[in-house]
Amino acid sequence: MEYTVRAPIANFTDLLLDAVCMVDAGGRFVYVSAAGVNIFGYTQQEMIGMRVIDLVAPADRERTLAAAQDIMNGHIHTDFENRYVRKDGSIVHIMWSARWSEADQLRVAVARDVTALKQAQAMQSVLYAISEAAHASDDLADLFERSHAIVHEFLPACCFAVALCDTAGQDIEFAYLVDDGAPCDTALMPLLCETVAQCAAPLLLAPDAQDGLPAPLRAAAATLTGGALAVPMTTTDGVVGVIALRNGPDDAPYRTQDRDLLVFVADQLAAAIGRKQLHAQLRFMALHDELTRLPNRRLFHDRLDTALAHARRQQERLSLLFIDLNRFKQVNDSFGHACGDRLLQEVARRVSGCLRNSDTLARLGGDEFVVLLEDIVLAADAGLVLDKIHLALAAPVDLGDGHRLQISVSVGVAHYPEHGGNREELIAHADKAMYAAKAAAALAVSGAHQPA
Ligand SMILES: Nc1nc2c(ncn2[C@@H]2O[C@H](COP(=O)(O)OP(=O)(O)OP(=O)(O)O)[C@@H](O)[C@H]2O)c(=O)[nH]1
Repeated sequence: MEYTVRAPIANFTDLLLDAVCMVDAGGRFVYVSAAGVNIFGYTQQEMIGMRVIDLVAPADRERTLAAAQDIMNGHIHTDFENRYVRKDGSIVHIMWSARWSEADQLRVAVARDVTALKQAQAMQSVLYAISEAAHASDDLADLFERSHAIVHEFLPACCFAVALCDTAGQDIEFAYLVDDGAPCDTALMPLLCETVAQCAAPLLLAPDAQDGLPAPLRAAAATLTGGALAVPMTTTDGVVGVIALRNGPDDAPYRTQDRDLLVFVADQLAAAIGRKQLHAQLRFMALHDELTRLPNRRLFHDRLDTALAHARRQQERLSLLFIDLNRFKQVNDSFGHACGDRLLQEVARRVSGCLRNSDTLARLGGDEFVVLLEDIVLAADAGLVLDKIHLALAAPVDLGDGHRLQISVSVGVAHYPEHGGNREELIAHADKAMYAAKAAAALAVSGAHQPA
């Protein structure tokens, strides 16, 4: 059977932005209006006689054949969607409105290109999924992994990396890195992230667009077979990290929309990192002394309870050293509060230097410090630590403003299990011993002032 379309109708249909298609009972195009050239990428002449199904994306073929049959059975479809492979290999999303013309023995259909709409919807769902993940995830490692999976749906990447900057914003370290791509210079991703962290702006690299890059990055980027895209993660404290992607030579090049998407992802991750840092900061402040940054009374009690439980289970020993500065009030009164603060910081620094990592030095308040010694074999071992502390504090302290001061401390010692089986008993014993030592020291000083 021969079909002819009269010129006035063709003129009219060629003005439509949607493509009008006519397909015979055997599934071959017999007519395609001018818009079909843009939509399918073939000329009108090329399409005539082609089997429609051959242009349909393989994954959509089965349901397309079923829909075609349904139309030929007399049902009208007005919102059927499927994907076609254009002549250049790209995918086009099409929404169809179609019916069967019994008189003409033709499927008459109008094809609308909804690719841009589909991409916008996909982008929207990526944005939604990322913001949901950023708010739901408690753990940054988990958030980075989920972000990778979400972004991967939309942006092809053989390499996905999240680098975090140190607090000074100088060094970067990869907190998440998955690289399944073709080998390239191993320095590329670190250099890319460093550059983006320093300039605090997104960077899009393509094999033929590397002008203006710093020389080391340009050299590393010369090994790039596809594209690379990196954007900074910024909080109110500045750049806290960088997200970087790299794709292969067969992937579509990264576009500005891809960069905008990654900027949104980076903002969400930066907010999550900021929240995490604030949480860690608040937790640190709740458990540490602001002046010396040592554990405070609350954290000390917690550590002592844990250490006692362990010592009881393992039948081990532990010791407490209560340290109180002598006549500290006079330092404040004579040299000012700022000098007093510096003295407390210096005492904290010197005593810390006498201890092992497993020991705890805490500031209980004012001029009172306490040392918790774990892994003590003999009570005499605590005496050795105490000697080191006395020695460390014996050198005069430079308080600035030309003030140098010789200080002394009074120390009370309590051993587990001899002096108590629980926290309260041990603290009470060490406290009492410290006051006894202070009283003895005061007596010695006043004795020294007695005439011989
Ligand atoms: N500079 C400074 N002073 C503090 C701080 N906290 C407490 N103080 C002061 O530390 C002093 C402690 O006074 P006391 O408990 O009488 O101690 P002391 O003068 O060493 O007396 P003795 O222990 O009997 O020798 C008080 O003057 C407090 O105001 C602080 O964070 N910085």
